Amino acid sequence: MNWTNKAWLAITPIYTRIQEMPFIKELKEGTLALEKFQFYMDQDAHYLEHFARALAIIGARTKNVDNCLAFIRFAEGAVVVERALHDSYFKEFNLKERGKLAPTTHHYIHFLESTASLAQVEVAMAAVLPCFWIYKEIGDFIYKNTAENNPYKNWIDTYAGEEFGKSVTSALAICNAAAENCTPEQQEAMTEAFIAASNLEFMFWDSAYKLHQW
Ligand SMILES: Cc1ncc(C[n+]2csc(CCO)c2C)c(N)n1
Repeated sequence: MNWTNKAWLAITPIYTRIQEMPFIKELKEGTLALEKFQFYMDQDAHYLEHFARALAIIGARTKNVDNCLAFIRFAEGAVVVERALHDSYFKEFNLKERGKLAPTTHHYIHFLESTASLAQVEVAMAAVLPCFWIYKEIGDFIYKNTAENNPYKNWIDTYAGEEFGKSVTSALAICNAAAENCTPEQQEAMTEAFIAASNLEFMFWDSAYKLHQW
C-alpha cells in the first residue's frame, strides 16, 4: 500500500466527522446561515495568503526541480483563489475588508508555515496535502448532493472543477514518490503532519460554524 492510501486510512474517522458536521451539512443543503459563511470566507482569505506562502517555501526547499515548479504553481493557485474571493465572493456575500485573524486560522497558518520552514521537506509536503485532498473529496461530496438553487453554488463549483482535480492528483503523486525515499520513521512523521492538518481542516469549519473568536 502506498503512503497516501495509508495516510487516508489514518484520517478516515476525521473525514467522516467532516462529512457529518453541521457546517458541511448545511452548506450542502444551502441552509447555512450567511453570517457563518461570511466568517468562513473572511478566514479563508487569510488562510489562502499564508497557505500560498507555505507552498512557496516548500517549492524553494524541494531538491527536485519538477517538484519545485509544481509547488510554485500550487502557490500561484492559492493566490488566484484568494484574489477570486476578494474580487467576486466578497462582493457576492456582502463582505468588505478582511477581518481579524480568528484563533483556529492563527493556529493553522502557523502550523503550516513553521512546518514548511523547519520540518523535513517531505513532512512539509504531507502537512499541506489535506488542504488539497479533503477539499477535493468534500467538494465532490457536496457537489453531488446539492440543490440547483443553493445560494453557495458558485463557491461549491470552484472545488469540483477539473483543473483543481489535476492539482490534487499531482500533489498525491509527489507525496507518494517523496515517501518512497523516506525511512519508516520519516514516513510516520509525514503521517503525523497529515493527521494534524486534517484535524485543523475540521476545526476550521467548526470554528466558522461557532463564530469562534479570541
Ligand atoms: C482552510 C482551507 N483549506 C484548504 C483549502 C483549499 N485550497 C485552497 S487553494 C488550493 C489549491 C492551491 O493550488 C486549495 C486546495 C481552502 N480554501 N481553505
